[in-house]
Amino acid sequence: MVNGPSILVERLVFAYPDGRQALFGVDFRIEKGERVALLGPNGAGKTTLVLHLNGILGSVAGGTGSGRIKVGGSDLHREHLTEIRRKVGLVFQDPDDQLFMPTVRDDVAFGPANLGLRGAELEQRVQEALVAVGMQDHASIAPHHLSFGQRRRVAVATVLAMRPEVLVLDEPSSNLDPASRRELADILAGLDVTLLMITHDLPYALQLCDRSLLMNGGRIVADGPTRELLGNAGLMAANRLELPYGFDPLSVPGPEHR
Ligand SMILES: Nc1ncnc2c1ncn2[C@@H]1O[C@H](COP(=O)(O)OP(=O)(O)OP(=O)(O)O)[C@@H](O)[C@H]1O
Repeated sequence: MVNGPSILVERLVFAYPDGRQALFGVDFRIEKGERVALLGPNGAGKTTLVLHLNGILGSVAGGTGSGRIKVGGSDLHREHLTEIRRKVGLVFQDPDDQLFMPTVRDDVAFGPANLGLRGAELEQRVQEALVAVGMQDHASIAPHHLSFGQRRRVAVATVLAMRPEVLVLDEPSSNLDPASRRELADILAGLDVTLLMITHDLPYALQLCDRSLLMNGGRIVADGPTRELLGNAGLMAANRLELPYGFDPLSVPGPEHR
């Protein structure tokens, strides 16, 4: 059982090894089960922030930073990294960064097999994750024979197979055709996880996330109901966010009306 918030970030500061500072003191908390969109213009620091949530930047890419991150009740320290990576599932923007095995089944089995699962238990994990994304009939297919939208769903399944508490997605709707975009939204809406989703697709944020964090210049500049943020013309313009022409955020039912 988890006590306290799913994600707690306090005074997070980070500079890349070349000296470029990307985070200037980020603070927020996300409660268990919340669905939160992470918005902001190019270069705002969104990817840098989410890569911290499962320890990728701190441990692999070097750089210097400070602050505190707690995920599912555990402080993010080197000695907890395995546990944290099990709790926070990161779905990268390009599914081909996540799929490298000969079949869909093998890709989805890879993470749980690394955790030591075998036999029927492993197969159950794989099946459960594939069913969650509607790809159970494609288990024996090579990922490169799937469409881009199907590959993205399999990438989500590879992470779900770890049964993460927090699912972090980097631009999940990018490069999807309208039907694939809608299908993925239905899948994401049905998952029982805490969700943090980087997106430039503002209607997608509105559809899936009650709450949004808006980043700019390595800081959180707004945190509130997605509908309010998107309805604030001054805030939107100041942060280079634009809704599709004619789109009225007040006209779309949000996740609370599903
Ligand atoms: N590997 C790196 N080395 C040095 N600086 C980097 C590196 N990756 C990102 N940055 C810089 O860190 C800042 C934040 O970048 P980041 O990719 O986190 O922004 P973002 O909000 O995810 O942008 P986008 O919407 O374009 O994906 C930018 O100034 C970027 O140039």
